[in-house]
Amino acid sequence: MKELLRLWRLFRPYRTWMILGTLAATVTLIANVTLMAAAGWFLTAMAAAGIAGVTMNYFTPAAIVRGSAMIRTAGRYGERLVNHEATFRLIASLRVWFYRHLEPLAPARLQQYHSGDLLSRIRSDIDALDNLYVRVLVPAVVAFISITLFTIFLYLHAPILAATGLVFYLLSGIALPIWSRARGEAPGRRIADDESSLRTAVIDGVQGMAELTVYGATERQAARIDGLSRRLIADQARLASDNGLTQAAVGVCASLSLWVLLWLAIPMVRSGALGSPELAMLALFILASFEAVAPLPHAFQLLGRSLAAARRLFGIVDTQPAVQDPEGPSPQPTHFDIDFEGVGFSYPDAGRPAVENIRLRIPQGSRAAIVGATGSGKSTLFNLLLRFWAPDTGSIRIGGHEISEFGGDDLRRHIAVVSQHTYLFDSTIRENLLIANPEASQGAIEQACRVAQIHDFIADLPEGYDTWVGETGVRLSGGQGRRIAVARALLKDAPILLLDEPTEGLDAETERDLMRALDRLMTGRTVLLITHRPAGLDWVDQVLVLDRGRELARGDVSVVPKAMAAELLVTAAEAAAGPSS
Ligand SMILES: Nc1ncnc2c1ncn2[C@@H]1O[C@H](COP(=O)(O)OP(=O)(O)OP(=O)(O)O)[C@@H](O)[C@H]1O
Repeated sequence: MKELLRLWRLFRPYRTWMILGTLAATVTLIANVTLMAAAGWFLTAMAAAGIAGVTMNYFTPAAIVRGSAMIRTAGRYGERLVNHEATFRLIASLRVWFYRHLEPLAPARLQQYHSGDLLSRIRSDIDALDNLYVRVLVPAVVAFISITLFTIFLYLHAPILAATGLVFYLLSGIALPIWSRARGEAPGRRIADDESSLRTAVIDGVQGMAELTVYGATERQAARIDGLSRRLIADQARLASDNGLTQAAVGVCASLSLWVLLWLAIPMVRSGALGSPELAMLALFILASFEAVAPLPHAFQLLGRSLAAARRLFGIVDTQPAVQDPEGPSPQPTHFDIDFEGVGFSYPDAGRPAVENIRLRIPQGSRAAIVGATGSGKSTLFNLLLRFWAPDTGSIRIGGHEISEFGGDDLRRHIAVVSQHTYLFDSTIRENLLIANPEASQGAIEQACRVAQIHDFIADLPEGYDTWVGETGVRLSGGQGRRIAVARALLKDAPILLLDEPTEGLDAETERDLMRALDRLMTGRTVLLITHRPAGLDWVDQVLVLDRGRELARGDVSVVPKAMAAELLVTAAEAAAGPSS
């Protein structure tokens, strides 16, 4: 219920569209029932007049029949038009709403979700919400309005007929939907979860195909996908079979109501309380009127699924970002030195702090490196500097301003990153470069690529800068991807540069070329490099060596070999002492 109220608030901007759509659906339904009833009355009255040899005014009933047919057709068209418009607007706004809440959660709070799961929420769960409007809310309101009117209409002919209609309407419009909802709740929830797991498993299977093939695990992955999809199909089949059953039951209710109505009304005709044309009219009327309640069992079955989808979406939307933006405007630093002062941080649910009491001052325009073995906390310091997480203790300042005083986007405007994991979007080289600066001219792009030493390669491609790089940049080598990252950083032209093992995994020659490109990029910028390799650090002004999140040594590059050797000795001693240490 709580979810329904929240959803209703989200749907509120589209209220006018929804009211119009519901009105159009109601008018269409009533026109259809009127058409059937009026046609029944008209045919019988004409037949009776023919037998009796009397004349009758057939203009008015013929006009009602024609008018109803026309309203029904126009109403159906209008209803589809308005409800589709409302649905598309609703989906678009729900997707934007969800994305707006998702964005501040990246990357810290989203690490527990698989991209397939998020995709599932953006697609299937939001689609399930649009079902809520068009397949649940509209039919429910239309049924409520029309059943009230139909019951009044029957009452005007005979209260007992109204009572008969009401019993069968309630049976089909309330009892069957409640049964259908109770049966559909668990499979509906499972379908939402399984669709997400299936999507995740398929994405993993496709993206990890090379690993799965090498380790002979494709069969296992296929079996997992098969198992999930069987469960999904079983639940969908159960819902479909329940749906078929309830539709049949609505049909039975409609036929029973007809029989009971005839049983009650024929004596009234005999006694003269009811004319024979009215009998035909009421018989066709009651049959046609069940169109109002027929969609309800399915609607209530979908309700379980829509609410499960809403819960999954609200689960993400209600997550608090790891870092909140401050209320006021961000400071405008005039210089860009970086200060880490006693910085400590633990990831949620982590056993030990990722970093402890880190101190590092990088004057503007100078270059510093943080060196340490894997897991020593280097990337954590980057994450803290980029405000993806907030430190538990100590402070980080840029140009003398606490970074907590900056809005996340404002802070990151001053920082460019080149990392070993450059993400390339499935788009052209040009689009991938423009991400750093959408305003950049072709001349600026080419200039950046020349400095990054990738222009000649791009210019030689048949489609040049319009070459498609493929999903995650599969059509470029690691070194080429890294140079694109350097060109991006040049285009961004930020005063602070973070380098995350930019030459990792490259051969010696490519590494040398890339270092030349990086050297141009670093000139005049405040640079912080993280690396686990002590080699090739001659160009930095200072080094901080980390070990398991703590400072091991600091100074110029000469401290690194000694510190690393000491660390190796400690590790060896720990290993010799056994696992208890
Ligand atoms: N998102 C996270 N959630 C929980 N723990 C994390 C997370 N990221 C890192 N850690 C933990 O924090 C510690 C420091 O990790 P960090 O990634 O900063 O190390 P690193 O020095 O950058 O390692 P590498 O060189 O392998 O990238 C490790 O023990 C790691 O397991």
